[in-house]
Amino acid sequence: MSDTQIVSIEPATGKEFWSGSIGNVDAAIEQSREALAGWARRPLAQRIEFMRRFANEVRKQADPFAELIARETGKPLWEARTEVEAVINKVEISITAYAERTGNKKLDSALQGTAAVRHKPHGVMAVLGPYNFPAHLPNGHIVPSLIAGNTVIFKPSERTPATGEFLVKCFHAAEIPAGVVQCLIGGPEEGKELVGHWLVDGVLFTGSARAGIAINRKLASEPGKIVALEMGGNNPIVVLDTPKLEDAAATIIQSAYTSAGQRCTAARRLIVVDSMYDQIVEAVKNLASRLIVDEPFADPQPFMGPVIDNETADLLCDSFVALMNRGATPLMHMRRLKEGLPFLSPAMLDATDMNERLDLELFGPLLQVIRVRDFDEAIKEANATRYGLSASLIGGQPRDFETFWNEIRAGIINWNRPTNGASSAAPFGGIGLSGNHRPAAFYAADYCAYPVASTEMAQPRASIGIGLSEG
Ligand SMILES: NC(=O)c1ccc[n+]([C@@H]2O[C@H](COP(=O)([O-])OP(=O)(O)OC[C@H]3O[C@@H](n4cnc5c(N)ncnc54)[C@H](O)[C@@H]3O)[C@@H](O)[C@H]2O)c1
Ligand SMILES: O=CCC[C@H](NC(=O)CCC(=O)O)C(=O)O
Repeated sequence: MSDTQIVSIEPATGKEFWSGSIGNVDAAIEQSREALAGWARRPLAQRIEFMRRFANEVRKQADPFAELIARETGKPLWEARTEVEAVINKVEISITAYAERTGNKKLDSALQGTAAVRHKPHGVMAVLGPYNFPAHLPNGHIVPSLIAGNTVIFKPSERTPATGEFLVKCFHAAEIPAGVVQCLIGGPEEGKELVGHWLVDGVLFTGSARAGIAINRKLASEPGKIVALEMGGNNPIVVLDTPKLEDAAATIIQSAYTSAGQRCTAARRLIVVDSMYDQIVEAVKNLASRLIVDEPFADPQPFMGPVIDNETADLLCDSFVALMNRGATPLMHMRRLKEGLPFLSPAMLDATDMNERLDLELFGPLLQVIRVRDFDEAIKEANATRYGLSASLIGGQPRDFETFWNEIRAGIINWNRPTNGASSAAPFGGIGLSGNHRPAAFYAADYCAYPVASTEMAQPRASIGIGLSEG
């Protein structure tokens, strides 16, 4: 990345494969504002029709789109295909969500006229995207914003600009006017400029807690700007008694290592009751040793690819050593698998005896195991985080899950299912450092429009019944 250019590097090869000029924030905002009135005034049915055309464009381009995502992020092609599928599915889900959560309502009341609730768009929305789901997650803000009548400036992650550009081209191929949705190439500086610009009405952010907090701080004196923060997690997966060891291990592996652990919902902490500890750790190790880590287009397809870049791989390896230095015991070492490239082996250490466990999101294939005496201690341990995105319970009885659900502080609480792989048809967000109570997915409709209450009569009809002198 230079002052004027952004370069995208393929994680699996280290080769530069895309470069583009950093966009002009003021010009993008001007274009977005110009397009706003025309877009917002279109009938909802027309905006919906445009979204369906967009879904069709993505469907037509599904193969090259998935290949691009796989190349730019390093995720396996099979997984990139599921991301493209999620982009397409987002359209119908968002149409339903808009009707259900932000639709218009008329409340009849004869004497007072008609009471109505309707929704309006906020205006110009800045969407700031992460690198791990460079199409699906920003799209989860863009589609509901456009349905509601907002215009959008999407700034993809500086590490996945090509995917961002491709996504926006699909909107334009659907004949959505250029000013209605734009791709602004840039890094954190352009992100900051967008956030602070007085002509931006909303900031829809998906990324790290560090950047989310900076955005929140910057907007402290602008209460009128809508801000949705979808941030990271330090997610627990708790294991109680279960006879299904292999299934439990597979669920743990999926939770911790899918996308090379680069999911906000990835399990970071495996909390196991004493009676299950040896069997579970052994089963996870056995299965993990068979996971294929390879480049996205390899045959057979890998379970996971590299992490996003060498800097991230170095940071994760250093974190592994730092945890050992603070008292953690390695159970599976984190290894660099290919010289000079960010391929990492799935890693696991036992953090039970650490003096102080660090409440950080380590965004990669690194799982920390904590041995506990019983369920009470497991719940206490699971809640020992400032984050609160997702949590899973493996094993136990229905009453255990009821207790887990009641006690755990998180936005997603699962039973015998992975911590990740959340549904777009449900709300998706967390508490604490994971979010600001504006969940995305089905509930994205809520932050894309604001409600307006009206009481209405065709003619004025009023009388002052009290406090008038004779006249
Ligand atoms: N909760 C969710 O829905 C969700 C989903 C995916 C990823 N994530 C989180 O995202 C992180 C990984 O993504 P990342 O490394 O790309 O995140 P990041 O925070 O580094 O960057 C996200 C976006 O914000 C921009 N940005 C960075 N600093 C900014 C600032 N101060 N002001 C304005 N914009 C700024 C970046 O350029 C990028 O476009 C992980 O923490 C992960 O948990 C959360
Ligand atoms: O990396 C973070 C989220 C990954 C993913 N979540 C979703 O896809 C949410 C659904 C949506 O926003 O439509 C997961 O949980 O694995």
